[in-house]
Amino acid sequence: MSSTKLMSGLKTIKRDFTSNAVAAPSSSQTPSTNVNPGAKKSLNGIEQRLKDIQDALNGQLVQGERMTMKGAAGQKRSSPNECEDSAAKRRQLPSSWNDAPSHTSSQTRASQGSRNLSRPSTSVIPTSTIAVGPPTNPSRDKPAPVFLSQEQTHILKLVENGESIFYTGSAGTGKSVLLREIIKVLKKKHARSADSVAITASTGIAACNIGGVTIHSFAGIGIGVDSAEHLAQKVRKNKKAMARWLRTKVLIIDEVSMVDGDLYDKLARVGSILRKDTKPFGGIQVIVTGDFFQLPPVNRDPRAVKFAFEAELWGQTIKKTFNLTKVFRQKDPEFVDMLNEMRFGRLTTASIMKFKRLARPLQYDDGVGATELFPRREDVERSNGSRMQHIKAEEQIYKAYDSGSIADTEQGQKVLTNFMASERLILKVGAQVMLIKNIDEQLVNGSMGTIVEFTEPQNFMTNPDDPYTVSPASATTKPTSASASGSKGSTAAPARGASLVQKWPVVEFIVRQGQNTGKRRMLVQPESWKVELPNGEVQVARTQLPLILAWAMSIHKSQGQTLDRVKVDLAKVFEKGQAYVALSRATCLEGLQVLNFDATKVRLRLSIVPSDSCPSDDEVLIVYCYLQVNAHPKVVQWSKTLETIPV
Ligand SMILES: Nc1ncnc2c1ncn2[C@@H]1O[C@H](COP(=O)(O)OP(=O)(O)OP(=O)(O)O)[C@@H](O)[C@H]1O
Repeated sequence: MSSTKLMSGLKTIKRDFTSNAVAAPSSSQTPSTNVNPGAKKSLNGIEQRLKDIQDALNGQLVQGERMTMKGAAGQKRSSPNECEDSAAKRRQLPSSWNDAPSHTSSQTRASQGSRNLSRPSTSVIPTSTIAVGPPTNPSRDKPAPVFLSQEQTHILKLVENGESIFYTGSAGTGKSVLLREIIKVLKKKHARSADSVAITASTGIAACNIGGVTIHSFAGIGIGVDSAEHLAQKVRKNKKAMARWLRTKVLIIDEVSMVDGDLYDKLARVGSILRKDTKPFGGIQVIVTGDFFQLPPVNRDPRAVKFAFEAELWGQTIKKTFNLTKVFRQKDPEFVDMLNEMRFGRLTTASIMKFKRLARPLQYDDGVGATELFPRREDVERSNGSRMQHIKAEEQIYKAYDSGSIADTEQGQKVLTNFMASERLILKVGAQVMLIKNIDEQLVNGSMGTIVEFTEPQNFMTNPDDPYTVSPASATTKPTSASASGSKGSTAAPARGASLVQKWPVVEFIVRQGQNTGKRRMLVQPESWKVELPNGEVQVARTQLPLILAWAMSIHKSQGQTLDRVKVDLAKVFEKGQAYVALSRATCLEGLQVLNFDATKVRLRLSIVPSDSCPSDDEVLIVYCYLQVNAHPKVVQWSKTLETIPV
């Protein structure tokens, strides 16, 4: 079976787990890519969705009880204290984690709200500018259930059993998918004390992706330069941070490749001191994940870098380390091999030739082109901006609704820049967009499409020949709820007194239908993203349409994405790990265009690497990627010790 070839390529030590093997789902349980008429089967969901839209529309006029932070638009709307007070009552889990314990929905909040005095201009917003309302926690169709692989299931079971583990895997091996399941399972297991599970990551953007906070923020250690003893003293003075350390039973750390080894040791010691338990982290179960072949810890001298796996207390904390080997993102073994060679910094002449052949333009006839990945945000903005300028159509501007308990507005703004959803989203009919939330089996984070119209929900017509159109307005029942302002809402029109014409974009997405692709239309409405502390306090949240312009995207934001059509100009790629991250977003060679693949150039750039650490081989052209691509020799060496789970 070809799947056995789709491996990450790491040399591995095999262990026999048959004695305690977990009953993993058979391959036949793997989710089918066939069309599933998910939209048709949930009229109730559709009705609810329509009601949510109504609430969101009304919520723009009636949001007095919400706390807000200074938005990019520059309006400061409430005091920090107000923020903290209300935030504590607003525990909310990511809407995609539907199995999480129930919580106060923002929809309820909207209906409890009083008139928002802080946004008097709402009723005179031009028709082309729409301020997105507060979170509505829509009950859309559930995303497809994930059937974990045997490897993933095995790790999940160990986590459930309370083991401290580290797992890794090359790009596309399902680390993030597994982490989401781990979080879901742990939240269920510790449902009685929700703040027992601390979800953290080394960087803000990674923390946002999993709905957690940075490890620094969790630990309350500032930048963590002092000794562990001093840091522990500091934490003791911070009641909230102290409580977090004491209450946490499981600590999740994502993107650990960027956690410095010394910092890891300090965290482990701080935990021991505060919890009065000599075990690292004071005995907290630790779940660590990441890919050491991707971005390393920030260090002025890259040769002096100390990885987390080199930390003194790593071995004492992490009892089991695993390497996921089944690559899900790419199905083509040839492409998987090429990427692995790149990951290890050893490209064969054959692979170099193959990469060079990818310079040709991509062929497509559905109007959706490749997304070009750039290292710099300015390039992304320029590229998307010029494509937008060429479209002669009216602009629709959607302004995000931001909120959260964080008192430091500057810090809040910094966190908000890590969200995929932008503060101000400008769209036009004809714009190429990407969905940034999972909606159902077909419409997932990364789905590409084109805007075909802007319409009010009640005017969005389902194509009767297309049973898969996602249409909240196709429900025959009108919403029955009272609007938040007290007036009865019999249609999805704005509340009384509003002169708004609320239009949302209709996007024609390209979707997979078995081996083929098809099209599916969706009326896209606001969704929410948030960063929350283990006690459920939402530090920062944003409600916006789950769309971004997608002719171009930054490599930074593309991390974690799966894209069917990708264009990368390697002449513009200049930072560590970027080439591998960018190229490994593509699902197949047919959908990947690579310009300026010049191995010689890469080698020249690497001339600062000491010659004795550069391997050579007559048969193989070695492109040693110490600084510019990925593979640090220490990581290559260490990766050989990882365990795989026999499948
Ligand atoms: N068990 C699974 N069954 C089917 N598809 C899966 C499974 N696990 C992951 N995938 C799919 O594989 C793709 C890559 O998954 P994911 O993003 O979790 O990988 P990753 O290892 O985190 O990648 P990267 O390091 O590049 O961000 C996604 O499209 C995801 O839906």
